[in-house]
Parts: sequence; C-alpha cells; structure tokens
Amino acid sequence: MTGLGDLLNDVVEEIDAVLLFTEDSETFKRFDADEINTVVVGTSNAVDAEQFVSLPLQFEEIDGRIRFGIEGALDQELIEETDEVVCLTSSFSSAIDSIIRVEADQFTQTGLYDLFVNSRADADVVRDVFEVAIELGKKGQKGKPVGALFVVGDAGKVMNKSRPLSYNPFEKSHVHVGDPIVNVMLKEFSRLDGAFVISDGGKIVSAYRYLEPGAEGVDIPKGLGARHMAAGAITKDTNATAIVLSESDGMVRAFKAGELVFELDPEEY
Ligand SMILES: Nc1ncnc2c1ncn2[C@@H]1O[C@H](COP(=O)(O)OP(=O)(O)OP(=O)(O)O)[C@@H](O)[C@H]1O
Ligand SMILES: [Mn+2]
Repeated sequence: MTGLGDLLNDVVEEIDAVLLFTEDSETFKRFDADEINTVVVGTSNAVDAEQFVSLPLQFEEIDGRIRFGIEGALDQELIEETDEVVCLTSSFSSAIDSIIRVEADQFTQTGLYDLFVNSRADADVVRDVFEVAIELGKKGQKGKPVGALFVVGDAGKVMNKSRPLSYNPFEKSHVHVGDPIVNVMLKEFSRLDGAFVISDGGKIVSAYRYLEPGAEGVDIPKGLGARHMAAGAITKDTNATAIVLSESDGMVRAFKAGELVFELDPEEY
C-alpha cells in the first residue's frame, strides 16, 4: 500500500474546512470542531451539529449534493470563498466512502442554494414542487411521458402575465402542494396544456395558464422549446421560480431570474 497514505495526505493537506455529509452521530463525534472547521450537511441535523446546512432534497448525484452544501455553507458564512474544503460523503454505500477536495469559490455561481433558500416562495414549497415533478417524470402519466410547468411564488404577478386556457379546477379551493391528494390532482391535470401557478406559501392558485411574459433578455439553452422559454421568461418578468418537466427529454429543470439554474434526471432520484 506504499504511496496510498501519502496520496490521501495530499488530498487533505492544508485544508480550511470539512464538509461532512452524514446523519450518523458516531461519524460526527470523530471530528473535533476545534481542530478543523466542520460543517455537517444533510436532510436533517440528526447529529445536532452547531454548523449545519440543510439539504432540501436527497441529492443522489454527488455533484449536486456538494454544490448545494458548499453554496449553503458560503451563504451562511460558515466557510469563505478562498477556503480549500474537503467533502466527506457517500457514493456507493450509506457510509462515508468518498473524499473530495474542492475550492469553495468553484461553485458560487450556480444559484442552486439560492433557488431554494432565497426564492420568493418558501423553501419547502419549492422542494415539494420539485418532488411532484420528479415523481411525474419517473412514472409519467399512465406510463406515458408527460410534461409539466410549475410557476412558484409571486403568484399575483404571474396571474397578471398569463391567461386561462380552460376553466380553473382550483378556483375557490384552498389546497396546497405537499398534500398527497393535491399531488395526485397535479399529476392528473398535467395531462392538459399550460402552467400551474402556485403561491409563495404553496397554495395552488390555478392550472391551465398560458404564460405571456416578455421574452426579452431571456437566455435559455438552445434546443429547448416553448414551454421552457415561457418558464425562463416568466421568472425574468416576475420574482417567481419555474420548475419544468420536459415531455421530450424527461429532465426536470429550474429557472430563476430568466436563467436555467438547475437540472436533474428524475430516473436518478
Ligand atoms: N407560454 C406557455 N405557457 C404555458 N404553457 C406553455 C406555453 N408554451 C408552451 N406551453 C406548453 O408546453 C407544451 C409543449 O410545448 P413545446 O413542445 O414547444 O415545449 P418544450 O419546451 O419543447 O417542452 P417539452 O420538452 O416538454 O416538449 C405545450 O403543449 C403547452 O402545454
Ligand atoms: Mn417540445
């Protein structure tokens, strides 16, 4: 094993902070926070860490998970942009099996953490909508691929910049995303055209909205069609976040301030 220890030492040499992706107290206890700046990242703070970044989703892909952890730690000023950080996480088992060294400023521009935490809408509302989109992407509607567009937050303005394509099944109802029955309704109504409009607090304001935002200065990747363009544009024109499930490539994408900030493959969640 000559050389392995040296190599590992190089990876962890002169680092400024550790990002520990764990919900296991025994693992956490092995770290002395006085010795090295330690930030725990997880869907819950099961280890009662003083420095903690909350993950809104169980990121299966290591890349998204680390990006989110770094951006969260920077946002909360637990680490600095100039820091060299070692991330300890799991890739193929539930135990820590991966050591990844990154520079903290490598990830500041993605807007991923911002998408959840600094959206007009509540972070858990954004997360619940993501989960509906992911589930819909996995299963489709009665086995067929389906597309959907969710516009979350700043609903009054979004309603002003859109028009109804059909009667609104959510008119006068007071239902919220995250409620299992509502999630079934959202999936059912996604077979038809247009967008869902959801308030900051998660109330379903409308289905079947045709969005008519100004598309000026919207820069979305080439090859995406009208649904994605409308999603990007509405987030430029309002303070909403848009979450899109593509019928053609099956990906879930999020837009904010007129830009694509995040994409994931539902099959990997
Ligand atoms: N401005 C809009 N507002 C709301 N919904 C829209 C708008 N434009 C398109 N859509 C919806 O998107 C659907 C698909 O349109 P299109 O194929 O052009 O989009 P796309 O971006 O390629 O999405 P997909 O990847 O799902 O095919 C339309 O049938 C319609 O329901
Ligand atoms: Mn299309």
